[in-house]
Amino acid sequence: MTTSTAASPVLKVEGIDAFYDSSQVLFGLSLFLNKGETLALLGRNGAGKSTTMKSIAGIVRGRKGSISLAGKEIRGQAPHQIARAGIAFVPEDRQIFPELSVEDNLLIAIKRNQQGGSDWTLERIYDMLPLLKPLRMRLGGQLSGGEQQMLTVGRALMGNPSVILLDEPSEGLAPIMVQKIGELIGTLRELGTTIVLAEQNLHFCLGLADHAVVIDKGKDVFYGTIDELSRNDDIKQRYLSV
Ligand SMILES: Nc1ncnc2c1ncn2[C@@H]1O[C@H](COP(=O)(O)OP(=O)(O)OP(=O)(O)O)[C@@H](O)[C@H]1O
Repeated sequence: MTTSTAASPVLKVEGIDAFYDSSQVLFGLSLFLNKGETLALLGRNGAGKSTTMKSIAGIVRGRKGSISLAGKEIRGQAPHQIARAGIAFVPEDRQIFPELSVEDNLLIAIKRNQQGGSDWTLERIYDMLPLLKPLRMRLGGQLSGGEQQMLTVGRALMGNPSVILLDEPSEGLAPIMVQKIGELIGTLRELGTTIVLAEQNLHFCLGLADHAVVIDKGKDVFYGTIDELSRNDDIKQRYLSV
């Protein structure tokens, strides 16, 4: 990591490792995220983006390093404790409840995460994701991939997280849905939501992210503003598929 950041980032990951059985996939990875900022996590297929997010969310446990949220250490906590502490993870495979309606998928999140009052309501979610409103009684399993992606983001918001981790939200979607997901992230950013956005596609992150971390073979190899990255041909050619 080459650049220092503001004094107290909301999320600070320092020198973590991660293993699947005995195979190591993260090697001393660090990143910083300031409140209200969108951080792009970029890297090729298999670079370690999902593992980084799963490590933050407590799904993959490492042996070293520190992960702190608003100054409190969360590394080693169980996923439900980390979710309760304010981190929402939207996985690549979406994981909505296929047998529940859109509305119940949303309501279940508020029940599970509500800690005395909630800023996000069904009404606000439907205002921001108007596409979901006419589908509110449809079963989750009957939605298209893009609709499911909208639903997972809505569900994450219902827990009023302080940080949202979005794992390749545009993956496998039709261009029109990719555009809608981009607009949604733009709106969330304007609302001051703090986001980590894992992506293979730098182009998708331009105009959406403030800073970027590039990961290669489980290590952070670049940290800077998204504009600095877009001008850095060497890093782009070496580590990104552009
Ligand atoms: N459950 C698992 N068991 C074993 N190895 C895994 C597992 N999940 C990921 N890996 C390996 O860990 C490395 C990092 O994978 P990861 O999914 O974090 O990368 P990624 O950057 O998110 O890639 P993608 O864009 O393909 O999702 C890869 O070598 C991958 O094969």
